[in-house]
Amino acid sequence: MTPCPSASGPQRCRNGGTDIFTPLQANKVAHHPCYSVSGHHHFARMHLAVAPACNLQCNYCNRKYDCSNESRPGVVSELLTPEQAVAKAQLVAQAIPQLSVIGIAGPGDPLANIGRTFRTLELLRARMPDIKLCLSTNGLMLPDAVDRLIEIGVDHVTVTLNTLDAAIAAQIYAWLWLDGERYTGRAAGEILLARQQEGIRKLTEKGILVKINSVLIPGINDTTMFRVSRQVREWGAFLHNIMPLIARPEHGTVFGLNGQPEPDAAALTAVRGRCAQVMPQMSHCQQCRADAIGMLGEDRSQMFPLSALPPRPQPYLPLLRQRARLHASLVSGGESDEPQACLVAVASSRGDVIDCHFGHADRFQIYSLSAAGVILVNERFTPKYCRGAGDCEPQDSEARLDDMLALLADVKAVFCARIGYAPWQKLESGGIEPCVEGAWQDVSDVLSRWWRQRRLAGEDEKTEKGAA
Ligand SMILES: C[S@@+](CC[C@H](N)C(=O)[O-])C[C@H]1O[C@@H](n2cnc3c(N)ncnc32)[C@H](O)[C@@H]1O
Ligand code: SF4
Ligand code: SF4
Repeated sequence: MTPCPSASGPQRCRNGGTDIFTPLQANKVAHHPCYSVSGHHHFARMHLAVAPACNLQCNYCNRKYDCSNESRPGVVSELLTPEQAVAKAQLVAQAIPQLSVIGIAGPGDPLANIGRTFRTLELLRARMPDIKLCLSTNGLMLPDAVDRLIEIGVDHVTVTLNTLDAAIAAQIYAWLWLDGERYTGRAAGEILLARQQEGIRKLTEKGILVKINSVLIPGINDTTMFRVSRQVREWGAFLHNIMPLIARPEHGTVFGLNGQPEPDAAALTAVRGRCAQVMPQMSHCQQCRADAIGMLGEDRSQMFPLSALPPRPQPYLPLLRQRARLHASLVSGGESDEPQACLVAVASSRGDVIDCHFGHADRFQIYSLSAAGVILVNERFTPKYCRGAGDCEPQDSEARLDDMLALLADVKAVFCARIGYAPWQKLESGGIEPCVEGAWQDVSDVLSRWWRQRRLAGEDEKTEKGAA
């Protein structure tokens, strides 16, 4: 288990000690530009603007399009269809190989546009199997969406939660829509808070990383933010991002037009400092546009207009392999010149123990083995090779096996708990070693052992060649 590498503040205290992540969760945090200090120096993010509608009206939000010079949440230049979004993501992955995370953050609410959002996530998962997926929502529809998000393999969810109090909520939200009914005032607040709580708890119980966004609104929710921080930690969120309210008259929001003050830097720092006593705080959020692209602190969204999309996307697998090498060098502090350095794949459900049958694995963890050590690079998703006894059409499974082999073509070995005869042979004939000796053992112990043997074998080979 690994200590929390998040931005600032104390480690969360669970299990009577420092906060802990599974290796997989730690990797997801470390490689997310928004979640870790090291991540935001190395990795880039992209927001796909596929979700125009919203089911809630916040008094600080006005979703205005066609405003390329403005960088604030909810602003986008071009709305995308799911198909355009995925084509754009592939183009960006080619131009910015540090891209590690793709998220949907509006310009409205992703879960108020459920069809467009899930179609986009499903296409991304199928066509870009190594990308981490995330989503930012007001939480109103979250309880209904959790199972589907998990099934697709969404890694991180951000929920905006500004208060725990329905009376305060009534000052922040004008209305919400749920099941064809419009609610206002305290009734709206009560519905929203109950559904946010249910959604957050469902996600954290299933091991999904949840970040909480809160907009700091002086005179409305500033004195109660500590309670929010403490409560969301209890619900299992791992990071709190308290963002300053943006409220200018020219944005046309209720708060902007009513002269609601924005917090100054000192007030924001003071609230974050207090909340950091109970919950890790994010302090480098850029309050990005809903179509932001690039490393944090830069926005290259204007370089990728729809008009720049190629008629057909480039094949992604060569790009995936190139990105794996780059990401391995980023996480291990430079490219290795050792001849034995390599990538391997592991089938593990939680990332700590080798416990998956090759045929049942729907994702593989990719590790880099080099003098820098055994380092988790990322995950690659795949349709399962074996879908149960009723689905063993030889032709179909043969095609799935070929796809898996293509996905794993750049690894030297695959570690799993068990593997059938056909995939074993296929892997071997593709130059990939199937390894089941480490079944039910600790991933890093097994990989370290295998890596030592590989190095020794390499040295023996060198000596033999020298002698000859
Ligand atoms: C545009 S929203 C999209 C996602 C989703 N609809 C939500 O509200 O979480 C992204 C984030 O920007 C925040 N935001 C929107 N307008 C803002 C403003 N005027 N000042 C500060 N934060 C704002 C939202 O609260 C949310 O945390
Ligand atoms: S929920 Fe999000 S998109 Fe909807 S009004 Fe609020 S900030 Fe804007
Ligand atoms: S808005 Fe904040 S959390 Fe979202 S991508 Fe930008 S920096 Fe990251």
